[in-house]
Amino acid sequence: MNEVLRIAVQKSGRLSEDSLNLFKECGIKFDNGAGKLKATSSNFPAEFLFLRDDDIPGYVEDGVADIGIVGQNVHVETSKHVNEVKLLGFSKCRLSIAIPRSETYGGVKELEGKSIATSYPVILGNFLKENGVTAHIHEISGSVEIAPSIGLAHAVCDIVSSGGTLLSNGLKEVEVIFRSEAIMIGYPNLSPEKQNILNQILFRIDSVQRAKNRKYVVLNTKQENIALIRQLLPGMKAPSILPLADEGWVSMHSVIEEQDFWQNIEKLRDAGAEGILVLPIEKMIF
Ligand SMILES: Nc1ncnc2c1ncn2[C@@H]1O[C@H](COP(=O)(O)OP(=O)(O)OP(=O)(O)O)[C@@H](O)[C@H]1O
Ligand SMILES: O=P(O)(O)OC[C@H]1O[C@H](OP(=O)(O)OP(=O)(O)O)[C@H](O)[C@@H]1O
Ligand SMILES: [Mg+2]
Repeated sequence: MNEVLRIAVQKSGRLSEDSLNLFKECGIKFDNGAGKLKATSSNFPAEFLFLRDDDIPGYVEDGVADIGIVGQNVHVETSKHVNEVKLLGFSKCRLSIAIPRSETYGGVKELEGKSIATSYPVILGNFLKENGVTAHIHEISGSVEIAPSIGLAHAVCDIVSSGGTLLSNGLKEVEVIFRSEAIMIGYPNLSPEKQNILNQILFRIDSVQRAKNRKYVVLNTKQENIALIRQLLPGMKAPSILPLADEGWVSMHSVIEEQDFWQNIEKLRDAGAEGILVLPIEKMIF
């Protein structure tokens, strides 16, 4: 039988775009047109399910989906029996406790006896327990930041990224209780065929991610500068050196970490590098 890997991604929200791009950058084609809840790839043995993020860990635990992408916050909150396959580095945010801006805050003990509105009762409950605080957790499923202003709770515990939502609701962040990014989770008992398909995807993701952090650098210099410039281009391997039509001049090519490039740019110019080109790399296969 020809096995297909079932992949659960968020239908629409903060994870959707980066999740879909991850697979598209891996060359996996599929149609995710508006209103579509399921799509089969035209060039890879994969099928996509477009779901509410909260439901994804349950589907993966049951094996209805083979892998899924959720925030670590949802993975930990739902506490389903799934494998943690890979951290993905996008949708970074934190789960924080916030109180009205006008109030003072002297530490976690001040939450004793208070009510806190949240969509994350498990993570919040663990935090309060670890800190020996007893508070009333008021579970609501969305628009949590409104709770203090309508008298529903004293404080909130919700996702924060820029802090803009807290600010526009008159709240201030007082405790960061969890840091999160997107994670790929997987069904623990995949068949060997499905594991093989997943391995192919992971190999492609690694190639794409590796390429994202690196640049292809091309520069021209006089032959006598080669040794000095080589020290400033800590590439994967020795740089390629090609002669130019002008006598005594060469072109040097290397792959370097973007961070190293910015640190070394001035030194490269001082060492005699000219016409420096920095090019993006789409994929890097080892
Ligand atoms: N402002 C943000 N910046 C970065 N990441 C975020 C932000 N808000 C949420 N996230 C992350 O993205 C995940 C999905 O957020 P989103 O707001 O789309 O969820 P949702 O409203 O519960 O969606 P759904 O309709 O699928 O249930 C969160 O669980 C969190 O991990
Ligand atoms: O700190 P900020 O950058 O303001 O981001 C935090 C907000 O982002 C998320 O909501 P989102 O905007 O995704 O809407 P939602 O509540 O409908 O999920 C989250 O629930 C916070 O409310
Ligand atoms: Mg949700």
